[in-house]
Amino acid sequence: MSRVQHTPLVDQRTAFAQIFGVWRPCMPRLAIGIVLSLLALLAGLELMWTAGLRLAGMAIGLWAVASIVLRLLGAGRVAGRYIERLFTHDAMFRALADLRVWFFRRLAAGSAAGLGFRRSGDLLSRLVSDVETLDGLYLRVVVPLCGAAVALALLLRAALPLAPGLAVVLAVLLLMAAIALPLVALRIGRHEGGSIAVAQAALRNGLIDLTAGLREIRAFEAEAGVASRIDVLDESLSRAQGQLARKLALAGAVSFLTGQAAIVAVLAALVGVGMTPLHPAAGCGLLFLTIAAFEASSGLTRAGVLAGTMGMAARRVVESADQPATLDRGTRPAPSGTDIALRNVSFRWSPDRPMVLRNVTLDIPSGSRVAILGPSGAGKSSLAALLLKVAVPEEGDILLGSEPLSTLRDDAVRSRIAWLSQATHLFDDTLRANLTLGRRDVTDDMLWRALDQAAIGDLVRGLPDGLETWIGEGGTRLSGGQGRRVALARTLLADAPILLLDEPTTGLDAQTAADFFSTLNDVAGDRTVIMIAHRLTGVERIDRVWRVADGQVMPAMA
Ligand SMILES: Nc1ncnc2c1ncn2[C@@H]1O[C@H](COP(=O)(O)OP(=O)(O)OP(=O)(O)O)[C@@H](O)[C@H]1O
Repeated sequence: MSRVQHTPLVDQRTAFAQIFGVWRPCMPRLAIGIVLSLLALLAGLELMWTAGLRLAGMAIGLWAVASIVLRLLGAGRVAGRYIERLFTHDAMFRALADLRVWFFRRLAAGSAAGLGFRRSGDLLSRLVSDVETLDGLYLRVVVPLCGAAVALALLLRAALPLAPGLAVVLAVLLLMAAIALPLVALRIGRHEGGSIAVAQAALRNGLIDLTAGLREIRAFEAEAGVASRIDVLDESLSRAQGQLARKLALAGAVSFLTGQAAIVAVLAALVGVGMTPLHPAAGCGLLFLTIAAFEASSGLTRAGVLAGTMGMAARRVVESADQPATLDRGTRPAPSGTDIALRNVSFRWSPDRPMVLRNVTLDIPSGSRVAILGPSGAGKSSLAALLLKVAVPEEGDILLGSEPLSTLRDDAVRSRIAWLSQATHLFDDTLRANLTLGRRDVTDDMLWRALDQAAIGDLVRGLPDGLETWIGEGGTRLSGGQGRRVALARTLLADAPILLLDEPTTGLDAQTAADFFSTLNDVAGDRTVIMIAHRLTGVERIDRVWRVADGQVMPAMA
């Protein structure tokens, strides 16, 4: 349960470019959102300007603006704000949904490629909080920046004819509030932004570890130690959040003071400090307009502080989702043949890790039953990952039905190979849903046959809810061996000509394992069976045995 040490590999600019790339189809909607928010802002600024004119005009007995204009602008501002909020948030939520789908697709495509070392809490953090943080890019940065540009233009249009010197002062202050201060805030908040994302992921990891390992924690009476580690993670997140909150407050105060300075400047001009006093009506209008313009830009300094968090979020999202890009996405459909051939295949999980397989050549003819044996860590499951195309060889070729695996579509490969992984996952759902995962076309007869073949049919028949039994998260309502048999039944149900079974009898007692192998001999029919195991029990019907050791795959005695 160590802390997540994380330095993103992708630079910020690349990350933002990639995220905006994903959002390209949403751009028209996002652009309409900007236009709507500018219209609402325009209505608000005009309202303040005319309200100022009318108020001062009435005070000095000058009928400057008809009240209907005010009413129209007031109603327009309220309606505009409502529509703009609705539209921009809707557009952003759609963009975030697209980003999540993109992230998830890329992740799913490379599920085994490196994900063995990616913590689930960290991934969850990226998928939920990091993606969520990115809404600020549009709602807190892009939209308010466009608004600040419009506010500046209106302020200059109003102030320049009245007092050019004052116009320059107001423009400088507004540029400070909208550009300079946010940039300073960006530098100040960058560190906390990164720390919060990392601390959040670390805490999530810790909590997931805690809940998943509760049984072990209790058994070893490790509650106190684990709780104190969670406290440390919690504290480091709170500390980073506290620092960020202080900086946000400071940024808010500085930005507020900039607005106040602008108001003082207009008031000074109204009473004629160092210049001819402004006309009261126009001066009052300008005062109100200034208040509104600075209010519209006030969030940008806070956004500057949060930009560090957004930058880190963007890098973390892109970095994770980028992993499968190394895999070769093929386009060809599944070939009719199912012979498997490896030709001089060398493989390692990443450039900084040692070679797992070196120059491996082997043939698995269609319909044969092959055992791949070897000690723990020899590379048997890595070989399975290569066959399933969730990892790619560094050198050499893998052929399925004489077609290079790299040219085949991922789903084509999966339609040909049914896989039982070493640590299969059962979902928090019914037995039926777990068995029919990914398949809609199975009848009850087929389900019962598969359950019987996996030697668990009688047990399920004895359950009050039968196939509708809820098996709990990770199959916790089943024993380890029962869960394994359900997973076996799921694999046997797959209508694929190749069965790839990674330690199929893990968790089964000797008799059930022997029963399983004898049924496997019957049910496999003319399917290819590739069985990964540490050793054979003697019950399996195997045509050929390969042994993996020291990166080599050598034929062994059956
Ligand atoms: N997803 C992964 N990412 C990075 N490295 C991995 C991954 N899976 C396995 N490895 C590494 O590859 C090497 C071979 O592991 P592999 O799981 O293929 O061995 P194995 O023969 O199946 O072992 P076992 O019998 O214990 O399951 C090991 O050093 C392991 O740490």
